[in-house]
Amino acid sequence: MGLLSRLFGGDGGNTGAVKAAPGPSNVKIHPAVDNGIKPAKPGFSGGTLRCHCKTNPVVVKVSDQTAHNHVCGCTKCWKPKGAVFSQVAVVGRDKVQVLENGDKLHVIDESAAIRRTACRECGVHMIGRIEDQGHPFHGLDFIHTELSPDAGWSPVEFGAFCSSVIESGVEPSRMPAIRARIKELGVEPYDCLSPPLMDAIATHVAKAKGVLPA
Ligand SMILES: N[C@@H](CCC(=O)N[C@@H](CS)C(=O)NCC(=O)O)C(=O)O
Ligand SMILES: [Zn+2]
Repeated sequence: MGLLSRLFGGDGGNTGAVKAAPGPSNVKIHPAVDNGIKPAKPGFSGGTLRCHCKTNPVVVKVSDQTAHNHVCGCTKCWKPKGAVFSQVAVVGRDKVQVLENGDKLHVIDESAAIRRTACRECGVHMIGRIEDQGHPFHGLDFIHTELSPDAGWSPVEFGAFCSSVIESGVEPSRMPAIRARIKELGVEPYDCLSPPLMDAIATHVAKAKGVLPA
């Protein structure tokens, strides 16, 4: 993924090493990871996303592998019913195309950095787009690969905004077990984004301020 490599270096995290098998813990994080994190399929180059409407679903074509897939505990990211975390990844915005029923999409919060578009009927978020050209992640769309019937998307690589699940009503005393479960799945729990993404944001800010060469 050219854009991601330029922004963050490396392969965008697409190699998808097999994660540790889940242990006995019964803490639920998200249905896509609760039975173990599945690796990417080598050469996987995208698929389609569908909202939950039984008739006339919104269909979005994604013509690339995703990167930086993660579970996010923030209150803003869409979660399937009953899930404590969202599962969300990024892909270049030029690789994302609404194929069907785009008239059902609406931006849920125009003021957010990530302009999340949801289906008006089922409420599922389809594309989170950064419109601010000065934003460190401009050029990337946020998508939920669980909306795709295709297998092989890049695997969850970390847990983000873990402490934020408390803002959705999770009892704070559950946090050690939640973090332990994320570690047991083979990835690190963070209370913001992963260190590489936080470094990418800080680098962008430093270049914009001129304290690092552009
Ligand atoms: N504690 C806040 C955190 C929200 C937050 O900062 N979310 C992150 C991760 S998705 C973000 O980048 N938000 C930007 C946005 O929503 O536009 C919450 O749970 O609502
Ligand atoms: Zn989030």
